[in-house]
Parts: sequence; structure tokens; C-alpha cells
Amino acid sequence: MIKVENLFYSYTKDSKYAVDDVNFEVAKGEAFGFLGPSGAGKSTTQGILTGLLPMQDGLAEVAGYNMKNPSRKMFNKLGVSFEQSNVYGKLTALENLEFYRKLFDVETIEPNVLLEIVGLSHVANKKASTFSKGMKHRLTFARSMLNKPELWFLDEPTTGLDPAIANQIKDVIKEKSKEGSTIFLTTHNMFIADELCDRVGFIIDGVLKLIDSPRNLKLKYGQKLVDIEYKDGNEIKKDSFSLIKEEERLKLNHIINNYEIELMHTKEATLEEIFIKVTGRGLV
Ligand SMILES: Nc1ncnc2c1ncn2[C@@H]1O[C@H](COP(=O)(O)OP(=O)(O)OP(=O)(O)O)[C@@H](O)[C@H]1O
Repeated sequence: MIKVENLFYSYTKDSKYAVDDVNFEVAKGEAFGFLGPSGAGKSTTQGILTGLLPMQDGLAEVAGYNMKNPSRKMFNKLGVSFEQSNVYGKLTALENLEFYRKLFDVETIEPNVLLEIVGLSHVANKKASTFSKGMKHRLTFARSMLNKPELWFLDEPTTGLDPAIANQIKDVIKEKSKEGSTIFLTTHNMFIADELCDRVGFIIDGVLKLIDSPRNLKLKYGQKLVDIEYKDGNEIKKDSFSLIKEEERLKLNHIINNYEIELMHTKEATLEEIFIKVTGRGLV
């Protein structure tokens, strides 16, 4: 669904690249996450793939269209929900969706249905200018679903939303993913990436450092640890052991056999820890 080869982009049109020789593919039906800190090149890549930024160097194919020469028809297949996306303040939530609906040549979803999904039904007839940032965000998200997109671009889909709404949005994304939509999601939130994505790419300073599934990354880079709390006389002791190192496993066995265990659980490496291991930098 997306094919990117040797993609470069420079805002200054020199050798200072915001996207620096990036290569990846996203298969149909896959949920792919672009993970990186602020300024890594996520939005720039997404901008090129959605036609907001012109192609400079390399190859980018999106939904079968070459981005050197994208066709208007391509937008019938895409859904785009970016943080800075426009909603018209003078129009109501419903009018906004009705307006955008007319831009598509394909079958669209009833705006009222979408407002229900994103929890904005009660303000359907209120002007968008009166909305909070989170509400505008949800309206943009609803707009991005109008044309039942085959390929859905989501930029920080849950940032700035209260936890209940964020969960609702995550559920919608999971549902669409199950139904077979291809998702290209950019975020610096590793929990979102871990929860929603089949594969993630780590990008930093415009360079895509590695791509793999969250599970493989955890197996490859994570060190399985067991945290344990146990009673030693009247004292509660805490310890942490690696399941990989023989010596530590023996110590763990010794504690299990000789002490009363209060609490014990395994701990996986998080994507954030792996990101730091791979790139030497954090996600913020
Ligand atoms: N319009 C612009 N003009 C000049 N430089 C820009 C412009 N937009 C982005 N950049 C630079 O390009 C690089 C990549 O930025 P980009 O916005 O793609 O990062 P990002 O990973 O999306 O960050 P964020 O998570 O903050 O959105 C950064 O060094 C940024 O300063």
C-alpha cells in the first residue's frame, strides 16, 4: 500500500535533510507506526506521502499512485487526521463533515454516525470555533473516516485527549484495522505504537534506524526480568533478576524455595527503553 525508496527531503534544499534516505514498505491491511522524538522527520515523511509536501528525491508510491505525480483520485482512498488539520470554525460540526463529504467521488459515511463514534453528537450543531482543542481533534478524526479510507494516516491520534476519549479513539482505530484498513500512524507515544501497530519504524534525525514488530523488538532487545518481593524474617526484601543469566535464575530459585513470596511479576522492556538502546536518545 505504501512503498518508499531512498526518500530524501530538505526544507532548505541543501544537504540538511529532514528525511534522509528513508526506505520502507507498508502492506495492505497493516498498521505501521512511525516512532520518533520531536523533529525526527515523522511529519515530513507523512507530508510527502499525503501530497502536502512536494516530492524532491527518491520514490514514494501511495495506494498505487506515484507521489511525483499524484492524482486527485488518490484522495478518495486516503484518510488524513493531522493535528494541524483544518476545521472550519464558522461551520458546525455537522456542517464541517457535510462540506468535506462533498469533496469525495466515492461512497461516504453519514456524518451523524461519525459524530456518534467520536462522542460529538451532543455538539453536532455547535460551531467548531467554540470547541476545545480535543474536540477539534476528534472532529478532524471523524472527518478522516468520511470516505471509509483504505489507507489511513494518523498523526498523534490520542495526544491531548482525556484518557476515556483516547481509549475510544484507540478502539475505533483497532476496529478499522481489524476490518482491513491500512494504517500509517506517527507518534512519540510508545504505548500507542505498541498497542496499535503490527510493525514500528524508529526514526531519528531523518534516518529510519530499524523496523520490526513490537514483539520481535522486545524479544531481541528486551531482557526478561522478574521483580520479586519476599519476607526475610520481619523484613520485606525486593529484588530483580534476569531470566536469561543462569546465575540470576539460580538466585531466584533459591528465594522461591526458601522464603515466603509476597509479590512476583515479569517485566518486559518497553518500546521506549528499546528506542533508547537502539538510537541512544529518548522519545521526547
Ligand atoms: N516548514 C519547515 N521549514 C523548515 N524546517 C522544518 C519545517 N518543518 C520541519 N522542519 C524541520 O525538519 C525536521 C523534521 O521535522 P518534522 O516536523 O518532520 O519532525 P517530527 O518528527 O514530525 O516532529 P514532531 O513530533 O514535533 O511533529 C526538524 O529538524 C524540523 O525542525
